[in-house]
Amino acid sequence: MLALTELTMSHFRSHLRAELHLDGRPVALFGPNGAGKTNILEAVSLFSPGRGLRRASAAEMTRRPEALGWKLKATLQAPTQSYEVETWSEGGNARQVRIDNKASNQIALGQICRVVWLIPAMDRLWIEAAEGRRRFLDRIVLSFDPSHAEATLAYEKAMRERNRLLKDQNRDPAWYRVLETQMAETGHRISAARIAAVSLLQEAQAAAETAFPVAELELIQTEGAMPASAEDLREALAESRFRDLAAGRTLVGPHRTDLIGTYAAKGVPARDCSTGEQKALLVSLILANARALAGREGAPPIVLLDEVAAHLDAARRAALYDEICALGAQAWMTGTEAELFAEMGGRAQMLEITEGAGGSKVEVRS
Ligand SMILES: Nc1ncnc2c1ncn2[C@@H]1O[C@H](COP(=O)(O)OP(=O)(O)OP(=O)(O)O)[C@@H](O)[C@H]1O
Repeated sequence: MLALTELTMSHFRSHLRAELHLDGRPVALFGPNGAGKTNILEAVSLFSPGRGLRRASAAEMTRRPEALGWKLKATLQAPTQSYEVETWSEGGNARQVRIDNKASNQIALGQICRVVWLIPAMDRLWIEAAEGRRRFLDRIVLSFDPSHAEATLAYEKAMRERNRLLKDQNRDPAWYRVLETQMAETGHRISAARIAAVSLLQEAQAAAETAFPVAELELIQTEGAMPASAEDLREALAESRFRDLAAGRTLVGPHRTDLIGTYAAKGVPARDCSTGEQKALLVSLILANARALAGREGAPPIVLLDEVAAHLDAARRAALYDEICALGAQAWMTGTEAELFAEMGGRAQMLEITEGAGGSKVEVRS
């Protein structure tokens, strides 16, 4: 099992101070709009590497008007042991991590705690720009390999520097070579990790009995093909210099990859599916991500489902709950009404979130 069993939030968004005692069951958070439900999911997402599910800065998450900084503390029950994990930010500075009272870092956190999520901001994932789909996929890759973040940061840094040379119309090959070698190494790692993640998702979807439609996935380049090795990528970057000088930016590499989804049974591209079908395809991928992780890590990840219940019909909702329970995942789900979780019966811990004078309030309902 992988679950938070205690969660304390201090000065985190609308929560002045909240202590949640969790028993390992899925958690259903219900209450009116703006009560602070998503803020709790965001807090849980910060027990994995990165900026959390809203991609907010550390400063944005500090409770206003005090703006002193925030702190989250949790007991993490992992398959073989439990950890005391703390993460916080002071004065708007980058967030810190402490594991079992020792200073630590986000990659170490990613190794002990895996968190995956589905949020309303992803609803237009299949329709909007490729960047969102790359980010979605990279988040999945990161759940398999926390060091993926290092590769993407290093690649982006080198690319930014190369783009600056291109904009300045610098034509000296010596300046480009070092950057292109770095981009080739990290870019190839990124691309290989994405290919591996896509095949893990495909396998997990194929192996599972699920009520959700299979999303067939394909990685494409918005132009040309992705070079197959680091050396090929290095050569392609060198060859592309003149073209890139004219464009003022780098035109080849994993930043030009797109993730194409298809509703397999219908053969319809995800972007042409109905709103509900698009959502169902995303649920399918999140469940596949969770199943693949469960197979590899011995426990499913923590799964955050923000406002998912309200978008599914009753049959799909019941199927989702059954699948989460069969997986044994601590899913954190939000909805405005307790009735949205009726099909969970006693299988979920019900927490009611309300907005009081001093901020959000959390009460255990069952
Ligand atoms: N830094 C902050 N300090 C204080 N309050 C904040 C901060 N950031 C957000 N809030 C407040 O948190 C509330 C939003 O909380 P949240 O998004 O968790 O709501 P929710 O319960 O998920 O609502 P909905 O059902 O509408 O999605 C808003 O009232 C917002 O003003």
